[in-house]
Amino acid sequence: MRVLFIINPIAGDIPKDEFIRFIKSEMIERELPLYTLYTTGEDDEQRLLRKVQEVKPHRIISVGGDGTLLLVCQTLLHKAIPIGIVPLGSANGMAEELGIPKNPIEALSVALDSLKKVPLDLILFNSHLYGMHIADVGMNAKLVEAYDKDPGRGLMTYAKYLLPVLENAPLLHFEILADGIEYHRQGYMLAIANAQKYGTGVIINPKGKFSDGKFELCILKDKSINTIMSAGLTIFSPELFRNESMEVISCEKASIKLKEKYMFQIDGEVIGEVDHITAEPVHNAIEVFVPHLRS
Ligand SMILES: Nc1ncnc2c1ncn2[C@@H]1O[C@H](COP(=O)(O)OP(=O)(O)OP(=O)(O)O)[C@@H](O)[C@H]1O
Repeated sequence: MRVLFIINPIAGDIPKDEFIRFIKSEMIERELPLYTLYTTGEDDEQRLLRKVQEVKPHRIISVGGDGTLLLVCQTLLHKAIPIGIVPLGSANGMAEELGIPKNPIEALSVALDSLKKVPLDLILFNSHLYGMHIADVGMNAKLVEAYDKDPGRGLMTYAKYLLPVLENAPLLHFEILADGIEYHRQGYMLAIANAQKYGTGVIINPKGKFSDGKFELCILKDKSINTIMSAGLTIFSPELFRNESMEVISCEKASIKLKEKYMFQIDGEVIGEVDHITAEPVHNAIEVFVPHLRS
């Protein structure tokens, strides 16, 4: 079996040398050749495509956060190469969603040895951008942008921006066309969710399933601190979804127009300001390995 590891050396601000030595020893133990590609943040999709053509792997293992996994997923779209996940980023929402162990050694064992695969939809935004987990326009995207620009990482950096972003968040007007039905809504944020939880484990969207050919529009209608916490805008909240201020619309296709441009993020990557978003699922786009015992 040929296994290609895609390793993001900076993900999560976590030193990876020791873990890479562990990967090498596991591959030697299994008498398998080791193929690796380290991401650089530049031209990674093309580099990955070339590496896949060269190695022709039977499985690919993403070692990093949601951004690294999304890079792997969109590059492998319809290529029938299943993906394993070692969650070593600062946000690991999809791994959390799929029940992948948080411990990287246990996750590696699932990625290398599991035979159980599940299909995963991706979402195509504005006809050219892929997402796999949760994208949003509004407050959370603004928070992601502020966090992204800060050289600091982790909880304190995140917390630094929470209250200012909250205070200044404008009420946005959304004109939504979802499966042919029009909705006019106002809110502080609109999330487009292929799944239930943010990487924090906080449930934003209890209806979410990641391979049903559908996605959910989740409109946050107030910005009190309780609501924000249960919406997942803080990584220190253990709160679960119990939120009357969130409207959820499940659909297969959507177009969202905003009166003014506002910040948009997909799976933790800042896209920039937009005033129009279209979204459609790419059904069963890829397959990922999950633990055997997962129901
Ligand atoms: N060698 C590298 N140097 C700098 N940036 C990189 C490198 N490799 C990948 N990247 C960037 O890392 C990001 C993806 O990181 P990922 O989401 O996997 O981990 P993360 O710890 O959750 O990231 P972040 O904390 O920045 O959101 C992408 O923006 C990508 O361009």
